[in-house]
Amino acid sequence: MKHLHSGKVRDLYELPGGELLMVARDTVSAYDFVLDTLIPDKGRILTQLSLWWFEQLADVLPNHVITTELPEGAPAEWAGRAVVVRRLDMVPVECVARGYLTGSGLKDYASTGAVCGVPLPEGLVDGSRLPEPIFTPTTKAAVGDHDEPMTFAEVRATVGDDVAERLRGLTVEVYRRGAELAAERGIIVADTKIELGWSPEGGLVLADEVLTPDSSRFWPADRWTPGRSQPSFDKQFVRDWLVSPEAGWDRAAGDPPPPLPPEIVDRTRAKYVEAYERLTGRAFV
Ligand SMILES: Nc1ncnc(-c2cnn(Cc3cccc(F)c3)c2)c1Cl
Repeated sequence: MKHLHSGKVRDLYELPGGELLMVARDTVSAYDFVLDTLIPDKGRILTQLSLWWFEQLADVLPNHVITTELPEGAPAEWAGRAVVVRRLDMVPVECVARGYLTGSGLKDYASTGAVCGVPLPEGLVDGSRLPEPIFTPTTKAAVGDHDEPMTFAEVRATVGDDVAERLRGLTVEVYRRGAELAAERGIIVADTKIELGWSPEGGLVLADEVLTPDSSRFWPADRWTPGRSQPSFDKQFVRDWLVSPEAGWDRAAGDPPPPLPPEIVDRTRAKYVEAYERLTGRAFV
């Protein structure tokens, strides 16, 4: 199969029949670095979680999944973390919805009082819950570049008024469904990024991965404290260890992060298993 693209934690291949193969790796990224240390089963856990969300969202919109059967010629070690998907004509907008204010959205708000041109109430702080989830699209920046926020007018100019409305509606609906279900299970989904593409029949189809801790910010609900940066459900052990004296990492020098100790790897794997089992109600095997 032909290698098309490598992301921080995923790879994309083209199959002889024209379909694509998305492969999730066991890598984790922190502080904008892809760490050398693998988290065993992370790729499988997040792939299975995304497949479960595709099922939950089937009444909202169709998705690009064809099969999880490994195609001819794929290494056996990819089993469970590789998905054959329909090739779509991808919408050139990163479709992001936010229910909470943090990260680049908070920066946008701090300097403009709005996020992607959407005005917000005064006095919001890091981690504040928004009155309603908002659509905060960005450009699809080239590799190594940062996505830029887009106003709704810019989305309209890019894809037309009707499609812009549909992107907003679908993105916020996917977010609401995910955030609602996760909140019942003690996980805050602060924001999420989805990718949409056009099917040959001309409908919008949910692509990529959906509502995973890699495409969304997952926070433990019982630790939510607006006014400071919230702990990540899955990445906090990694982040804290990397900046601890024990790691001896000179981050300011731009050095690559050191390898993670086994205990941090194990605790991080356990958080991915926990997120999967709490959300899906299924045991991870
Ligand atoms: N169904 C589709 N049709 C056309 N294009 C895509 C597509 C292109 N790029 N990406 C992002 C990505 C997904 C995985 C691994 C990566 F390295 C990058 C997704 C998809 Cl999912």
